[in-house]
Amino acid sequence: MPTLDAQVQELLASPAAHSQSARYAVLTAGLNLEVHLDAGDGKGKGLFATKDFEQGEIVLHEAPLAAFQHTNSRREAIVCSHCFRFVGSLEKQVGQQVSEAVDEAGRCDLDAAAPVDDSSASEAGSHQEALMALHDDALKLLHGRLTLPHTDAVPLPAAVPCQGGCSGFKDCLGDRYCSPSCAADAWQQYHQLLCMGPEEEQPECNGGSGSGNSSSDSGSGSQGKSQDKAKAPAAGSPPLRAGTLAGQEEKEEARGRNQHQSEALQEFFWHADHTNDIFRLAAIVVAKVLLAADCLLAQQGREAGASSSSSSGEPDSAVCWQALLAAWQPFAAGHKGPWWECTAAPPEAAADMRQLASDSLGLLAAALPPRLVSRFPALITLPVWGSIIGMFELNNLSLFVANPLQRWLLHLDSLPHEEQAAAFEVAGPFIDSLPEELPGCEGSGFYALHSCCNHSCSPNAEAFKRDEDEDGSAVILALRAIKAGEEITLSYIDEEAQLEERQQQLADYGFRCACDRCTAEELAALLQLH
Ligand SMILES: C[S@@+](CC[C@H](N)C(=O)[O-])C[C@H]1O[C@@H](n2cnc3c(N)ncnc32)[C@H](O)[C@@H]1O
Repeated sequence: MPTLDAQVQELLASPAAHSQSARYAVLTAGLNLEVHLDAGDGKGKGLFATKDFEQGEIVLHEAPLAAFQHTNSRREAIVCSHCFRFVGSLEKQVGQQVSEAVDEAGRCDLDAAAPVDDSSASEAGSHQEALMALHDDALKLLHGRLTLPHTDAVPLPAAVPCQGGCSGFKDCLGDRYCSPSCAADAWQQYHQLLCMGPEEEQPECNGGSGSGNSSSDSGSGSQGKSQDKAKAPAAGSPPLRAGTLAGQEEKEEARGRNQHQSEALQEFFWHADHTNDIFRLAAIVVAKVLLAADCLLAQQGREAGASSSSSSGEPDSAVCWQALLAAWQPFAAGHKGPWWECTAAPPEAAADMRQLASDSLGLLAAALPPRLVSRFPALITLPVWGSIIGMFELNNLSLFVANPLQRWLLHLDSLPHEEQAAAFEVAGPFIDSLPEELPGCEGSGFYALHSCCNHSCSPNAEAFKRDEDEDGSAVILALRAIKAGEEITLSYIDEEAQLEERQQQLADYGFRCACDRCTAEELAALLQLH
């Protein structure tokens, strides 16, 4: 049985070539793609076409291994917390947008100390008044007591509540789903360890107020980067009310948690939302691996009777370790180094990042069931936690799902004049108060095959969402004809940028690009010098 250190080293080691090949063969089966473990030029592995693709053809359509919606986006886009499809009704989505705008107008009202000229002051004042007048109707929309015309043109699945009850937590900050199967999958795979439960059971907390940053990925629709690499830990911690509400302990116990763990979970989320919400995604990975390992143990226990258990009835630690190794496999090939080492961060920032990660892990560890922590201790260590976050830094894709209100507005525009006028009579004030750019669901995800795509400054493919792509899956389209045997490449950065700027941006991914375009431009620059 390896020591804890040896276990950590094994989790962080690159999986053996034969096991990687076997795993990628399963993942690419039937896809006209294959993963080469050595794509050449020191790039590591890469994704290759096994058939000719035409320009505009879909090369890959892939669901995430782990993904999340940024905290700020949760206030603006009500989506399934598992597959990120918009849920509820268009009325709910409008109600959410309008009530956010009303809240914002209220905040501006309070802040209105800055002197402004008379005309802009009165214009802003009348806009605010118009918004305030919609306050009650926005609530009616949110609670299904008011309908809008032609919303049946864009039907949305009804929201299925979280079985742990967190759908009622801080309004839009709890989780809800588009179907019973998404709700059940999320619960079984990770959410049972991360569920906050109903709001009324929670100790009071100023966390989750939405004021936290979202470490959004690059909006390029390609490789994403956490923007908040090393924000200082937020001053103080969330104020917690010590009081225990009637029946709370029993309910927490049903979720396998005590009051202390519940508070720790709350603090973990608060810390993530005020520093770098990518920690939320890392927690999903940890929860997934813990639950998968535990499930394997249970299965083995059933098959082997009690023979692999110690006298306490606990499974043998060697058996637990093997289960952890197996459960870690989906993520084993994705990570390349700890977060604070795998980017081009200067040493002081790297030290801050390490401390931030350590604080975050401490809070998460206190929130997890001790039974799981003691069965699988190697997973709950700083090197592994740092590697999971580093994996996102280098591999993640920005997750985006367009707001369905856009389709409703297009539908209204397409109506015959009289019908349109009648619709605007009712819906006009709401439509006028919608933001010019309707916010989609924004998040970040780790995708097993997409994360094998290497960068090129003149890529042959791009991550792109079509109108019909209504969930958080990654979609990769051919930018030009791609021949069988060619590597699928994406641009991780703005490829319009000049050579030096491109290279600077790519330094964050830990490499200097030597694609044909960079090589040609470097040569041209050299020739100009001489
Ligand atoms: C999303 S991963 C791509 C898959 C990666 N090759 C692997 O083995 O997992 C991004 C990493 O691949 C490597 N990479 C991607 N494009 C590259 C390029 N054009 N030149 C050198 N290395 C590259 C870098 O190490 C980068 O951090």
